[in-house]
Amino acid sequence: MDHVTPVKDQASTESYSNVGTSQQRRTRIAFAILTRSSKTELQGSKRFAVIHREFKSEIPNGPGKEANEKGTWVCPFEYPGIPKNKFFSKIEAPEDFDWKVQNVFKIKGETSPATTYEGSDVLWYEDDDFAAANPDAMKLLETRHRFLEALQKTTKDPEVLKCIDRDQYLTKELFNNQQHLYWHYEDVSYYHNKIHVDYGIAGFSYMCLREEMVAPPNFQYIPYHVVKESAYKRCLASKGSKKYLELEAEVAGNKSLWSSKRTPTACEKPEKCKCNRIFQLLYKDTEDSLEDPRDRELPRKLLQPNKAGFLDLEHFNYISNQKIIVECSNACGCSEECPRRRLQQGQKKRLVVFYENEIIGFGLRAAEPIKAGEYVTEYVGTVLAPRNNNRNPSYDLGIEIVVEGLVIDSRKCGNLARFVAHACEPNAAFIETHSRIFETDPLIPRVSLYALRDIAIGEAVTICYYSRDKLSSGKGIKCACRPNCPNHLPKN
Ligand SMILES: C[S@@+](CC[C@H](N)C(=O)[O-])C[C@H]1O[C@@H](n2cnc3c(N)ncnc32)[C@H](O)[C@@H]1O
Repeated sequence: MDHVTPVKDQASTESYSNVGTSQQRRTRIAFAILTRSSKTELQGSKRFAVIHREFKSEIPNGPGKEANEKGTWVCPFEYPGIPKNKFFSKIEAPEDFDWKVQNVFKIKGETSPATTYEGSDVLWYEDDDFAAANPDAMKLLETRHRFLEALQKTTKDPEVLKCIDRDQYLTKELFNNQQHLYWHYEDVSYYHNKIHVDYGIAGFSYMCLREEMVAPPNFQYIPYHVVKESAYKRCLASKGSKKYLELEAEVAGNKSLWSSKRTPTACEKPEKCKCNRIFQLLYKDTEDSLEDPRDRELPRKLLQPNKAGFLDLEHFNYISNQKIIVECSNACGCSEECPRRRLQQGQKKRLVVFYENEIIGFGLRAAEPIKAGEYVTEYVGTVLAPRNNNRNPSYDLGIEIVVEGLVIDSRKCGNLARFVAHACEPNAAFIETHSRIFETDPLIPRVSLYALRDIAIGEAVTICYYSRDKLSSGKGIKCACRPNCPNHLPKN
């Protein structure tokens, strides 16, 4: 690293707590449709994009993109959406370069931090004024340190304990070795986090506390679903995509039925809220559906948040998938801050994609305390209608209620929820969510991750992948959720 102190413009970094405004939520892309045809009739809109043939991560506009085009320092790693080139030292960067803080580090024995800047290979020692001028960057640094301190108190793994120090204080070894995987983690963390920040949701980073670091995961990061055209057509044709009044007229055939049967709701406008009725019209079991030969264990259940947007999940049965959340749309007349729109509001707690061990690989951990019943994040990927069963389902999440038979696949494109590890006694669960901001949007299946109990800083967020009988069959990968776990994850 080149140690210089350049004159720079006011450095800036986005705050992890700077989650989107309601205006941002209304205008951001809700999903993208992937079409194979170049002569498609599909037209993009303000609410969704149309992608031809293949989704490709792009380097976000900004100094990193500029550096990728003009810089001569070549990174030893190549990942989608991450600049391959940087500006080599201050000298190479253009005079009007837009210096943006990438990350901040503590240095042993120093009171002021050191920083890296987007699009540049330079590491700067900062002066005492930096902290006051960059409160968001300092907040992020403190969050990382709180996470590492929590790990220090809870982990028994001697190697992790040894490496915590490396992540708390920048060492000379790292300082002088630009080829170290540590800097690759920094880049992948920064650019993936930036996607969250630009989308108006809380951020995250990747961390590997191993002496011999493994490469960070290589996949295309997306903050919203990419829906294959065939799946999109199924969504469009589904009853769920109808506007509320059409649905009421078609399914119930009698609009007045509902007025006498309202149940309490935490919606800001309970007298207008349509969510419980939508559940009745679309998803509630009827006697017919329970006699259906599909081997459903329990009747479907509607999960409703309280006024703070929390679900009561104390007695949650995480074995059965037959639960659904129905979120408000413009049909309910509430604002975007309504507690029944928790998924729409997006991730608010910072998370860490953490390398657990060579069996589990990467998992997800809390960087801030999460409360029981609290929304954590969304499972995002490619929404598809599988044609056969010859799929490797490791990153598949099957949709059973909203548009039955669709799958969300996060293998090639996905978000941080693809890393949630399995635990036989999990502390979180995926829940299908009927959610769209506007009734004019087609209804695309979405899946929320909620905490089943309080999750402390540093703790792994886990879900149960399979039913008890499958886990105890004795076949498949040995489960590593805890020492001596007797269960196995069925082999795909
Ligand atoms: C959806 S992926 C999770 C992300 C994955 N760990 C990674 O690094 O990309 C599911 C895979 O994670 C691993 N895994 C997750 N939880 C596990 C557990 N409790 N025991 C063993 N392997 C686990 C298994 O290889 C499983 O097929």
